Amino acid sequence: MMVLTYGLLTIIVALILVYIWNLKSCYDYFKQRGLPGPLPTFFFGHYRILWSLPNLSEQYRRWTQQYGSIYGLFEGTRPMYVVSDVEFLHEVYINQFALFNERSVPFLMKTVRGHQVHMFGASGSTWRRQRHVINPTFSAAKLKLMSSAIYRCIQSLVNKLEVIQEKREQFNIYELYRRLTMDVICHCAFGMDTDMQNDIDNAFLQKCKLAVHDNPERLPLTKLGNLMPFLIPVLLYIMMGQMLLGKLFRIILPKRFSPEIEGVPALWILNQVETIINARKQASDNGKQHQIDLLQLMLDATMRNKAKSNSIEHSASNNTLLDSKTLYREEVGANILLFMIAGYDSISTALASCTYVLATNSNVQRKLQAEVDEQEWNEDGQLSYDVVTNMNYMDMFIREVLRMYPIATTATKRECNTTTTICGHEIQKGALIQPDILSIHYDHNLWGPEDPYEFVPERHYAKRHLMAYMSFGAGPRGCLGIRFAFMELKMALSQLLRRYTVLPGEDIEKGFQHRETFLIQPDAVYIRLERR
Ligand code: HEM
Repeated sequence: MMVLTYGLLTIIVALILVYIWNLKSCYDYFKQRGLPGPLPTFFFGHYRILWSLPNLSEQYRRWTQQYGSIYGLFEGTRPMYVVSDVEFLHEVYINQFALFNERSVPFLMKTVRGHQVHMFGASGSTWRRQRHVINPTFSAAKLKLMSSAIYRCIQSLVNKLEVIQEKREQFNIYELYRRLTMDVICHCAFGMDTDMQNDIDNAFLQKCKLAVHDNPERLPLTKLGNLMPFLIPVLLYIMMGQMLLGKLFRIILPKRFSPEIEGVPALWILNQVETIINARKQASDNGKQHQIDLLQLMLDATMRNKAKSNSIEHSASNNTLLDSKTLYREEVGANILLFMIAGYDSISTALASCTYVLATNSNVQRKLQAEVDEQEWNEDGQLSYDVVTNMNYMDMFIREVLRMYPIATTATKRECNTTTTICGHEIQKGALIQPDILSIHYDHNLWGPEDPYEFVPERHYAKRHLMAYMSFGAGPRGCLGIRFAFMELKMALSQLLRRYTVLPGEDIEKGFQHRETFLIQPDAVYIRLERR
């Protein structure tokens, strides 16, 4: 018995020693390559500091000032290159895209996402197929068809502003922008006739607000899975157990006792989308045509290509289907959820930053108003899609706002799928590349001769390095919604500037403090409006 106990103890101690030795040797990765970086702590690497920061991107920028344009961090044991060298990034995002075509998602998510994957999280042939099928959904012709729905939503914002402006007090316009962008995405994604400006308790708005704050990277189970990948099978069971328990409680407890067990907001949205898809299918079986929206365009792609099964499992096990131009039912739902979150949070944040700049930069505002005034407005007070897309100064204005206040910097992280060499650096399979976008966007060599800390839209006239501007990512995996975003931003800003001059509120600087969860967002944008 004693022998057995000692034997067991020896094995456990040996395993722990191997684990510790393995951890220590992981941390030599950058040292062996002669790359600098802050010292990692045992077990956590740099996770502890990365998790505790209110604004991660700002810290990357500070470290770049200290360690240079390529330095190393560890996400747990995974090496991560933080890079502001644009030649290096050009190799990663363009020349060697095939080796870096995956976005980095946490280990745990990689294991559980199988059934309902959207384009943002998809990898390999699944991503290629989805991107190929969904790309035409965002073509100029399709966006043109959606522009009148967007205009209706903006009109509702304008009506609200009319009332607020009368009070002549400062107000936080960011909150109204959130309602606008939710209205727009509900109209454009699945033709819902919402009015979020007046229906502020709308369930979609509330759930989306919660969903965007659920950063999966910050979930305790994800963190543990990242730190100890060998625990993932166990963590997976725990996660499934949690979800089952949640479901059980929702069934057995009356709603008033269990409002907080409503479930994960993203799952709630997915269920709603599923109901809408079923209704659409029924309508189309009965020969009814539906209006053009993102959901219908994706469903059409699904139908057109005759998906052979309702299940994604089927596609995963059937390689011949993976190459076809098909979207599967679960993928349609997952992508609609993605568009809702992307369309809601990123565009409202961009509008908020634009408005901050308008309020604090009267020269730029005057130039924009002049451009807005000289356009050909139709008698309904609308600008056509073509007119909107050709507003050059507005275009440069938005680009400059997003250069100075980029929103989704960590979304651009890439994972290396095959060991390779970039600009003389050997990058091992599994290593991560995180561009330091703030350092790039404020680099005098890339953005001069004007001071990059000054707001100068005209600097976008000049041709810059392809990697100098990364607000929408770069390369074949860059943002799919960029045209949609520009259309909505320009339509909303022209309506605002046609009627009003934006003035700063007393608390404008206090409110414009940035925090980063998944996106970098200000707390508030306090302004006043003066009728023109
Ligand atoms: C101002 C608004 C927006 C900003 C700043 C923004 C920014 C970004 C960024 C930085 C990425 C990562 C790109 C990369 O890794 O290279 C991304 C990806 C993506 N965005 Fe956007 N986005 C915006 C609006 C939208 C909208 C409105 C939609 C759709 C309705 C959208 C859909 C997507 C999708 C589907 C991807 C993943 C593309 C892929 O993996 O192939 N985005 N976005």
